[in-house]
Amino acid sequence: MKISDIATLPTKYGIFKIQSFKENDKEHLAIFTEKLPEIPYIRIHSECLTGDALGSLKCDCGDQLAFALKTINEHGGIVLYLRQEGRGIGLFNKVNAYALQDKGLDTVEANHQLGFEADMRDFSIVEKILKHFGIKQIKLLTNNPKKEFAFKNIKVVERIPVKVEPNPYNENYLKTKKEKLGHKL
Ligand SMILES: Nc1nc2c(ncn2[C@@H]2O[C@H](COP(=O)(O)OP(=O)(O)OP(=O)(O)O)[C@@H](O)[C@H]2O)c(=O)[nH]1
Ligand SMILES: [Zn+2]
Repeated sequence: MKISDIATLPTKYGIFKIQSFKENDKEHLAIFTEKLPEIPYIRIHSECLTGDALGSLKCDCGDQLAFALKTINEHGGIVLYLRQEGRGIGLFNKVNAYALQDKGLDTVEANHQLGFEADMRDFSIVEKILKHFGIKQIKLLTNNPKKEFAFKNIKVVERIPVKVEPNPYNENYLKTKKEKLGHKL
């Protein structure tokens, strides 16, 4: 893993520090507060270009990212922005999955139709980055209970739900997340 220098990133949510972690040609990002509490708030956010940057209403990613940056600015912690677009299938395949969803498949069925598992993400980089920060215990911002138990050397002492308002375009997506992927919504 290659580690960049630390830079300052002023945002509309607050002034953060950023640092990049590069592994297997993937350039991940840690966005963190100057002061890190003993047990920091951590958001492990998987890239969603459509939701994070384009304001897509098909998912809840953009609002979740905003909620995380706001909360972490207040309480102290880190947003880990992981470059695993489309739950690990990549942007090109996610667009094909969206095209299948236009035809009535849900988010899980669309992945399967394309020959992928529902969730192809790899969170192993998280332990390496948190180790670099000397962090062993975290308060995790997530609705996904599986993430609480995904780490060997990190203790999740609290799960903080990431609350976002649903809209008519992501209603079915959120329903599928709850029913098929186990999210607490
Ligand atoms: N393949 C695919 N990926 C999607 C779709 N919608 C969103 N994503 C990706 O899903 C990832 C976000 O995962 P989520 O299921 O929202 O959340 P999570 O990380 O499991 O759980 P939270 O911590 O509660 O957000 C991002 O990488 C998005 O690009 C979709 O319809 N198909
Ligand atoms: Zn999204």
